[in-house]
Amino acid sequence: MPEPATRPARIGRAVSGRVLPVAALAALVVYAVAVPWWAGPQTADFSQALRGPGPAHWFGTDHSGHDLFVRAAEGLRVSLAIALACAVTATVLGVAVGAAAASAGGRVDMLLMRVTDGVNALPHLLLGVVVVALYPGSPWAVIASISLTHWPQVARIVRAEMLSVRSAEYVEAAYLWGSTRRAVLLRHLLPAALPQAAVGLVMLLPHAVWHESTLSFLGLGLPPDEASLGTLLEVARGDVFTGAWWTLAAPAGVLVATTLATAGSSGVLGPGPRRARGPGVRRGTAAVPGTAAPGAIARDVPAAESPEPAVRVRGLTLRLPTDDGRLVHAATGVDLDLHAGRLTALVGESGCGKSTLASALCGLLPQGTRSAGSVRIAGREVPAADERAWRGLHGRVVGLAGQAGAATFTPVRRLGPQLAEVAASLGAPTPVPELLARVGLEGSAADKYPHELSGGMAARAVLAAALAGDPAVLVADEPTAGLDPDLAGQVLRLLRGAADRGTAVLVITHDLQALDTAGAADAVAVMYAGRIVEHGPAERVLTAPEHPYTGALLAALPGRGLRPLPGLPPELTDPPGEGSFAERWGGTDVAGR
Ligand SMILES: Nc1ncnc2c1ncn2[C@@H]1O[C@H](COP(=O)(O)OP(=O)(O)OP(=O)(O)O)[C@@H](O)[C@H]1O
Repeated sequence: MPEPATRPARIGRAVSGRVLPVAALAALVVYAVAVPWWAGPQTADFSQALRGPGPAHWFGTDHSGHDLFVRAAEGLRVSLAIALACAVTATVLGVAVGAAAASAGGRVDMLLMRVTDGVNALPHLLLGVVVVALYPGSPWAVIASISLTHWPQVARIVRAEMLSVRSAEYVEAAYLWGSTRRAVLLRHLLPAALPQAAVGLVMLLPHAVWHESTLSFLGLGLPPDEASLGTLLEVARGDVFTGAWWTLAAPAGVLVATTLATAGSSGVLGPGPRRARGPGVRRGTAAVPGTAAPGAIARDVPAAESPEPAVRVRGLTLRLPTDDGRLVHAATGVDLDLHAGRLTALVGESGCGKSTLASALCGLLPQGTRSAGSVRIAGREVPAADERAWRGLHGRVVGLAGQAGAATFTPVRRLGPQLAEVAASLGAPTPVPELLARVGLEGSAADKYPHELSGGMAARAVLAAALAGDPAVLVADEPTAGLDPDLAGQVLRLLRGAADRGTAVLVITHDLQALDTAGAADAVAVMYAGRIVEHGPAERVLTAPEHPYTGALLAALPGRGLRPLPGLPPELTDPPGEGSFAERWGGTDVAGR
């Protein structure tokens, strides 16, 4: 095993790897700015022409007797100024095109990316030569010729970063909790892409220095009186054959040193740690709709005793297409009612379709999902796969507390401001301390970053955000996942509290033990292979199950015999028919054994 590096060795590596390029770049900038200012205007002195490097002239002199230490500094100043202007212009253009493509998507994205590819495919130098030849000696033509051919790299970087962040949990959650597209763009997507764009800018700098130098070297760039490094190289190229190598070496050395220093510095200004990402709230590539004005559907959800439940699902059938052309039968003929003031638990083995059903109740089905049946929310039909129908409902009528925990929040900002934003997006007046208190969190939690939250705190923070808009319906997907029994019980009691305050709560879980212990549920629905096989009052379902599958689930609990379920859950691409659990357990009455 390699020996761990000693402290001085580590410091040495850090200095050479990080500090050195930045220090070298800073020294070059100081050289370019301070030396011409200190030396003042240069006058020709032919008695000093073509003197070699020495104590009087460190870099030697040129044909006119100018000191090359000063001339190279002047050239570097011009080259850096032009390169900076090019890099900034190209970066601004690239960010604009990349951000427009990523946020618009679809045809606009395709069109912008084809244009980007087209510009990228053009021979840059040739195009630069054409533009500069039209306006000889103009620094603006040099800047335009370089900027207009170098933005595609930045556009690609920005687009790729924004597309990847767009599917992060905290961005999904921002949409769910009421943020508009514009707010998501400004608060999440652009801040995530800008560090990458900054790296692109720094990487462009040496490239632009070389481009400008090449144009000037070809005699197409700046006039000799506005010497850039390229101009100096062009003037000096004949001197090599007369033995005056220093007229070429001075600007070439400065050019190479600048390139190395800027390229090294771009590594230091790298993108930094990537944002935490985990499994998505929403799978697939379905575009989450932006949200319309509050109140698109009135909050007149009937009370518990009302005949119209807060959510009424009838005959819901969901088929998810797979990459190999098959269909996953995630839900088949599902009937489910959620009433205000009641907590319903949806239980079943992993992969039986619980989360897909929850997605349907939140308008988050993956793109391409085929759906049939009816979903009524607050008395209004909301087609499960119709994005438009869901606008204005997210966070205000239906709140989702997903399974991602701390990853639901932007990792680089504290919890308090994020909760305040959620409340503001939803038009909710509740202050952050009250949102935290509702879920049993101290006010000090507002000052924590998401990674500083424990699992239990993160689960509560997600609930605080999901409840910020005071939704009529709350869907909590595996809210107790990864929590110890005490914490799981606390979270379930919080959900019970939300139901007691009038919310219709659906808890999706396979933690029957926690559900049983907490006694939080009013009703339990049991799902097997995409079908609800049993649904009834919690007390009855948990003590006297009617369906053998429910019995098998309960018999597998530690306090009820710890008997493993027979066989394996069925593949939903080839699901069994109704009541086919019998095939799996071989006809024995598991509930009674
Ligand atoms: N986007 C998708 N495209 C295709 N199939 C999917 C997609 N999402 C889920 N599935 C499949 O749908 C079925 C149901 O998955 P779902 O996540 O709803 O189950 P679950 O009961 O919630 O499981 P878990 O408890 O593990 O979350 C699984 O077979 C799964 O592989």
